[in-house]
Amino acid sequence: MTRSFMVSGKARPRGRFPHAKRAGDLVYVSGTSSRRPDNTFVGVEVDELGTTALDIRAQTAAVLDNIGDILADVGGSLADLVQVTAYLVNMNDFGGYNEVYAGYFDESGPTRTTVAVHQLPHPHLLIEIQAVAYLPEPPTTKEHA
Ligand SMILES: N/C(=C\C=C\C(=O)O)C(=O)O
Repeated sequence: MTRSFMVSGKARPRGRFPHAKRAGDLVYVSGTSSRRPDNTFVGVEVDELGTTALDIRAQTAAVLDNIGDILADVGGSLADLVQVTAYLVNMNDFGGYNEVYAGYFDESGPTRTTVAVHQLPHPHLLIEIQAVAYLPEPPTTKEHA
């Protein structure tokens, strides 16, 4: 049996898909960005001239925090992650991303794959992460006759 999760208080998915989906003991988290519930982004500053400053460190932290919030709604946390795929638009951001990532996980954390992609769903996004958590379902209690 599967179960989909739409998490209140988080940015709404920009399409018809859930924040997360449980399939047995695994919980799959949809690709997540640094987007806030009001559709602004952490790690993005635009001045009055339109000059845009994008911060990979701030975006990475916000993405991981957003995934942590989604997992909390399903009854888990970042500590339950077993696999992470990170999508960067520029591998020059790898250092900053990797540095922040190391503040969240060490070698006992999830397996990880990092790739560069041509674009993400908004031009201000530098990073999006998709993840899988191992969260065993609590045993169902059976009533005895
Ligand atoms: N996961 C997708 C987009 C996520 C965007 C966001 O969190 O801001 C998708 O379109 O598949």
